[in-house]
Amino acid sequence: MGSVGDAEKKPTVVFVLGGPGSGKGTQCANIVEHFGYTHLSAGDLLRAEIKSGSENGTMIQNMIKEGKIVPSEVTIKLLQKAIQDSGNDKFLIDGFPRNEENRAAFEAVTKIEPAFVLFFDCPEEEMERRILTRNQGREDDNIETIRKRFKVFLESSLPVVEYYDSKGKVRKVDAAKPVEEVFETVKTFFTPKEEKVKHHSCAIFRHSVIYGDETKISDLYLDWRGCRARIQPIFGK
Ligand SMILES: Nc1ncnc2c1ncn2[C@@H]1O[C@H](COP(=O)(O)OP(=O)(O)O)[C@@H](O)[C@H]1O
Ligand SMILES: Nc1ccn([C@@H]2O[C@H](COP(=O)(O)OP(=O)(O)O)[C@@H](O)[C@H]2O)c(=O)n1
Ligand SMILES: [Mg+2]
Repeated sequence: MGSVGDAEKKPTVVFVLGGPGSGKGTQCANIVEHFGYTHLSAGDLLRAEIKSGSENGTMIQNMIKEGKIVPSEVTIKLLQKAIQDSGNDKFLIDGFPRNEENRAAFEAVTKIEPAFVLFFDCPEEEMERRILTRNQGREDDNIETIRKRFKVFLESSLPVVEYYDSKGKVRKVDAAKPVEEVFETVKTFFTPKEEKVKHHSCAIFRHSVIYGDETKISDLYLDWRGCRARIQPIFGK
């Protein structure tokens, strides 16, 4: 199998960013269910790498405990492998790129540009509350590490969001709302635009033609894209 980046057709990638506890993992699960993406959490991949007993395990564990960002080389290799093993062609990459080094290295290695960046905007006090009640047994979900992670988010991760914003790629969501409300907004970014146009602009004309003692009725659909018409017979003979 060719490596990611030199494959004939590049996969669709959506970066999912936001502070720790903003709800990235929660919303990714909803997107997977409704839109058929594969969810790749950089944090989950790094935690699995620690568990696997890899030679990088201790280094990764120490960095996570300190809320620091693991060197891109390690994280990108894990992402590439997960992409290749998935059999899918569309991915939510959650919690990556977390700094400028992550972003530039991913672009250089894979040549993949994200379709867009989904950004969960949430106040720090709400994120803190959520992390402290998350109960996933994570070594970095303690107040001391949380403070460090917030600092890294502000100093290193937000500039990445700003970079993509300057390219018009950021889709920002108010993540402080309840899960279902956040997902209502998220959904709008994954619904193809053409579908939306069709729903709002289609005009239907019912049309009947009398041939002797027979009447044929058709529905004529007109949409904005050049007034192309589709005749759908609904009644014959
Ligand atoms: N919109 C929300 N409102 C309240 N709690 C939420 C919301 N979204 C997620 N949570 C909860 O907050 C915690 C952190 O969510 P998670 O998806 O793990 O965030 P992240 O991946 O951004 O760190 C989890 O316990 C989750 O159930
Ligand atoms: N691109 C990334 C993503 C996560 N990580 C590390 O993994 C930790 C947990 O990331 P995560 O995405 O699972 O955390 P949440 O934002 O979901 O709470 C981060 O604090 C970093 O130490 C990293 O080094 N590089
Ligand atoms: Mg997460």
